[in-house]
Amino acid sequence: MNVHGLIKTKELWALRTIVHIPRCSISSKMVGGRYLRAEIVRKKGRNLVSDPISNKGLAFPLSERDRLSVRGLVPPRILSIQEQERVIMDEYTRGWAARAEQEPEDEIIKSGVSPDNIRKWKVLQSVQDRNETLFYRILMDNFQDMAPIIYTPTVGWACSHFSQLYRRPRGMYFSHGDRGEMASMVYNWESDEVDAVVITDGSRILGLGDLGLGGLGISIGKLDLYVAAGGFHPRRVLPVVLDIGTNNQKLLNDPNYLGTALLPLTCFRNNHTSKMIALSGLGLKQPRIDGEEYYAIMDELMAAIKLRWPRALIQHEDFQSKHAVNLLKRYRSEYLMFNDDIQGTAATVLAGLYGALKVQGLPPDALKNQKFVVAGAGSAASGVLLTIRNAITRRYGLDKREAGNLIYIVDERGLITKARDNLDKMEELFYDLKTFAAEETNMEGMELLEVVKTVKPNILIGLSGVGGIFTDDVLKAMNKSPTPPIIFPLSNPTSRSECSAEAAQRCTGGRAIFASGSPFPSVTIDDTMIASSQCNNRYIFPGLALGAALGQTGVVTNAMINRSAEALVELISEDDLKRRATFPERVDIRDISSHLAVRVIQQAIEEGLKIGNLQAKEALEYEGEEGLKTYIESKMWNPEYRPLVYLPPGKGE
Ligand SMILES: NC(=O)C1=CN([C@@H]2O[C@H](COP(=O)(O)OP(=O)(O)OC[C@H]3O[C@@H](n4cnc5c(N)ncnc54)[C@H](O)[C@@H]3O)[C@@H](O)[C@H]2O)C=CC1
Ligand SMILES: CC(=O)C(=O)O
Ligand SMILES: [Mg+2]
Repeated sequence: MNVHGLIKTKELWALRTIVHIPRCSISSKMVGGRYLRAEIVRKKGRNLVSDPISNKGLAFPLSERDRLSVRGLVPPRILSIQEQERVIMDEYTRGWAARAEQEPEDEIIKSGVSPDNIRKWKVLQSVQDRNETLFYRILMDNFQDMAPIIYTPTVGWACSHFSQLYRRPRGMYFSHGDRGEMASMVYNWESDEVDAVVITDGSRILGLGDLGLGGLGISIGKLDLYVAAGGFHPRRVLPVVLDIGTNNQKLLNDPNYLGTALLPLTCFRNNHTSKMIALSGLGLKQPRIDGEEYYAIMDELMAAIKLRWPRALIQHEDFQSKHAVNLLKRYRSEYLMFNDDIQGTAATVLAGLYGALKVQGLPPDALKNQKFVVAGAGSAASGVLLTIRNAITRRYGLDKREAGNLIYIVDERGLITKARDNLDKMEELFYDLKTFAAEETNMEGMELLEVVKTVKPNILIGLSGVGGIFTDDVLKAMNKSPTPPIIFPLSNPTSRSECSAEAAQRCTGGRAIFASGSPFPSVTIDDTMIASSQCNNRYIFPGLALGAALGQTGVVTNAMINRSAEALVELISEDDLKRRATFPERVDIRDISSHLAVRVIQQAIEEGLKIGNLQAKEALEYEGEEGLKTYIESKMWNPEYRPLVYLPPGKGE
């Protein structure tokens, strides 16, 4: 050692001799005034982060994240070991993570997620981390019981507490600081075959708003259903979050929040090498990136995914409306993609409405005789209302204006009429809103209760993200409908539901045909049990995605989405109708998906789309619907243990 405590070159050579380290692998790093000898690792990527001896968690510097193929596999924030120690000691001494998960308990209960749900979520999470086959076996065998745990409402809680709950890597993280690197980062994901990717930017998670990086939880939850219900292989699905900052002040203030968008490269572009230095240590919690820069980042991410996995279907999930609508327009004709909140929800609601008509013994064309009041004018409502209007105009003979006149939309400023002052601006989020705006300009801004009293709708739909706005008074006003009132509070999670099933039935004397976004128990009135259906896009996206991905339909068209809605209605049984269920509740989730997938592929062929999977096309051509269904089912992954055989790398691949 010299006077500064540095190892001299001669001593390095001596060290190398003693431990027989190959010459090329020696490197050193100065820490606290001395050099550390590098440790040789023979693992990269996921294998490395899963190895407790070599794993550094969030402390991998950017240079190592790149060198060792870890970039994107862990949250982009970079912590020093001192910071990691602080987080753990904080938890050790004061239990911040446990506290944040449990407190305030009344908040948790209010959110519709009980402490017991949280306990169950943790049990399932730990099984999923250890053994995915077992996890999916259990999930499929207990789907009705466990869907509310791995999906809404509990998944909303998991997203809100993502940073506290984070233990092991799952999925991929892309951030602003990754610009220019995404096409290489995707290779850090070990699977060469990916069939489905769910991407969110965390900006509108369920009705909980901006949860930043925690949004990854919703991509994971949706893909759990891709596997359990859609039969996708768990190794061939990829959950993704795009972390480009957050506008959620609580997260920005939280020292333990894992999200970060690394500093913009442009700050460091003064020379080539400074880029790496700057990025390796500087995490920055910052507001969301917006405007053209945002779209450039999304373009890069979408292209990177397609370049590595050209056959993958991409689902956009929980993007705030101002981007959701634009992104769908931007990519829908170039990518095999759809937006679940706009298109998946629209198909689900249309199916639920047909189901509700069926419960009353009415045919589908009775849709044109209904009057609708809808609370919410965001991306979900826009998809739903455009789809309903299309169905009425294209199939049941009304023109656009007549169909539009059946629909009344209320937002936080009240009824939207043609006198609304910012309709142009609102159309950025809600395509063609002007034509939906009510012609009764004297009713502009009228509050929901008055609208229901005045319009006397038979159908009330909530897509507002605001819990409880279908008050008892609103529900009682709905009961004036001569036909059983159709009440669909669709916002998620439970805390954001516009009303509960119990309130809907209590206020309507048990007449309501009810379906909600998050699950509610059935309600018994006068000894009759009335179903509380769940109208959630979970009924559509696994089957729609299965049909599009397996058929390799190139794009996902509106007609394919509408066809999947009709396919869902075909499965409603007499037994469902007797209980006033608007969805096929007793059909196995896999059967729903394979049935929808058949119809989606059929539709794609009828539309003349180029079908990439000729086997699927031939199955339909030569063996009909049943043949296609058998083919689809033969391609679905089943959670069962198979004999495992070891082959060394390079052999038999
Ligand atoms: N059941 C399902 O399958 C689905 C449910 N959703 C739920 O729909 C809700 C909305 O989603 P997005 O449209 O994407 O969100 P968004 O934020 O774009 O839309 C919310 C809309 O509600 C309006 N609003 C706010 N306060 C209101 C009030 N007091 N009364 C009436 N309207 C009010 C807003 O102006 C906005 O137009 C979320 O809670 C989400 O979980 C979304 C997709 C699928
Ligand atoms: C269900 C769903 O996708 C949502 O609430 O956003
Ligand atoms: Mg969603």
